[in-house]
This record gives sequence, C-alpha cells and structure tokens, in this order.
Amino acid sequence: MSEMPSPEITKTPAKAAALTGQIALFLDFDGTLVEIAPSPEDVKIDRRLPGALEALRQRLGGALALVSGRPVGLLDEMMTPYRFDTAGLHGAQIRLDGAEAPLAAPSEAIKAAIRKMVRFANAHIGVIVEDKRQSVALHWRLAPSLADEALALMEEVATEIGPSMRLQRGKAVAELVPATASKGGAIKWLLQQDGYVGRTPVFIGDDITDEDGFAAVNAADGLSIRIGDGETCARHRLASPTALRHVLLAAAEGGDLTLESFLQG
Ligand SMILES: O=P(O)(O)OC[C@H]1O[C@H](O[C@H]2O[C@H](CO)[C@@H](O)[C@H](O)[C@H]2O)[C@H](O)[C@@H](O)[C@@H]1O
Repeated sequence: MSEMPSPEITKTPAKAAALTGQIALFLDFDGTLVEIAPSPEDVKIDRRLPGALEALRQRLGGALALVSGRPVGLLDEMMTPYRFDTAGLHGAQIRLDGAEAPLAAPSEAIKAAIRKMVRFANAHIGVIVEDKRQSVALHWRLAPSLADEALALMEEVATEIGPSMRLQRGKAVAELVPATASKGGAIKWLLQQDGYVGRTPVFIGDDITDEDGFAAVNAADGLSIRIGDGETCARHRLASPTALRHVLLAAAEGGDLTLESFLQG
C-alpha cells in the first residue's frame, strides 16, 4: 500500500504553484463535509460547519455551492440557518441566489420502480430505499452481503424505466437519477453564472459520483481534491472529512484562502 504524505495530503507541487486567481468553491456533502454513517439519516454534522461555510462564502464573494446527491431541502436542514447555492440530486435540482425551479412530480415509471425497490427492502433486513422525488436510491451499507442482488434489481428497474433515467453507483448505494443530470454538468453551468464566471473552480468530493465533477474542474484548470483513497481523476487528496473541516474552519477564521491553502490540510 502506498504511504500517504504528511500530514494528510497528496499534492502535485508544480500544479499547486501554478494556481492563481479567484476561487469558486464546490463542496460535496456525504463523505466530504460529513463522515459516512450507517444510514442516510444517521449523518452527524459538526455544528461549527454551517457558520464556517457562510464565512467562507462571504470571503469568496458568494462563490460557494454545495454539489450533492442529496435533495436541496435536506441540505438546507443540515446547514440551518444558512441556505447556500446548491446543486442537489446529482445536479438535477439547482438553487442559485435563492431561485430554484420546482421539482416535477415523479413519473409513473419512477413510482413503479420505487414500489419494486420497497418490496425488495421489506424482504431484506438492512436494505433502505431513499425516495428523493426525482431520484431514488437503494442502500445496502447495513446488508453488504446483498450488494449483488440489490445492484441487479437496480439494473433491472433502470432498464424498465428506459433512457430518461440513469443508474448512478455510489458507496453501498445505487440510485436512479435523471439522465441529463450530473455533478460535472452542474459545476459547468454554475461556472457560467454571475458571481462564479471567470473564477478558478475548486471541487472537493469523495465518491464515484464526484468523478465527472473532478473532470469538469480539471478541464477548467481548477483544483480537484478527492477525500480518502480509491481510483480517481482528482489531482489531489485529503485523507478525511476531518482533514477537510480543518482546512475550512481555518480559512473561515481568517486564515489563508488561496488555492494553495486547500492543499495544506
Ligand atoms: O453527493 P453526496 O453528497 O456525496 O451524496 C451521495 C449520496 O450520499 C448519501 O449516501 C451515502 O451516505 C450515507 C450517509 O453517510 C451512507 O449511509 C450511504 O451508504 C452512502 O451511500 C445519500 O443517502 C444519498 O442520497 C446521496 O446520493
């Protein structure tokens, strides 16, 4: 196993030295801002974090957004009392400057998929269905031996629904997501909006769902940071959400807020 350089960061010095300009900060939620928990509702948020993100948002002239598979409303609850710009549901639900298009009602095809998933979950202890209206996830973290069976079911329902939805793998989860939505697409779109345009993007995530977000910021000559191990196209790593919070809290308290400061966990 390769050793991770101290303290908790891998960096590419030439790239880091070349990074300049104003930052737009994009942050994934699960596994990035908070540690992975046994089930979606078990996540524990560091109560210093929402205020720290608000301080950072102000220092960045507003250019800070959450980019997550979670719904916007759930992220608002986690970040209360603040309401950040947010790309939820893997980019299918975007709120910018408080403005958000209402989510369409789930189609009959999604409802039928959910019924099938719920039947499976009811028959298998530890399997959880997370209904997010325009997206639905099947979790097996608490029943790891059922991974293959759960994934096979998700492949089946994705085939039944057809090309309007795609199957998104994650950590002990598979989700149906609107086919046109992706985190990379959301980041590219946000980078064209007032307050974000012209800035150098920094995206921090931990999961396969974040890979096209990393690719989008790499293409924009930004900074891609993967939390934890695993194959990735991110160009840098931080060891854990704790290491990231250390960086964010220090910057919120008036420390350096440069591209390099994200590489000094
Ligand atoms: O894009 P993210 O913010 O990283 O969200 C991705 C999915 O995260 C959640 O599931 C994951 O975290 C859970 C809580 O730690 C964990 O129990 C589960 O095994 C993980 O897959 C969330 O529930 C999903 O809706 C998100 O899409």
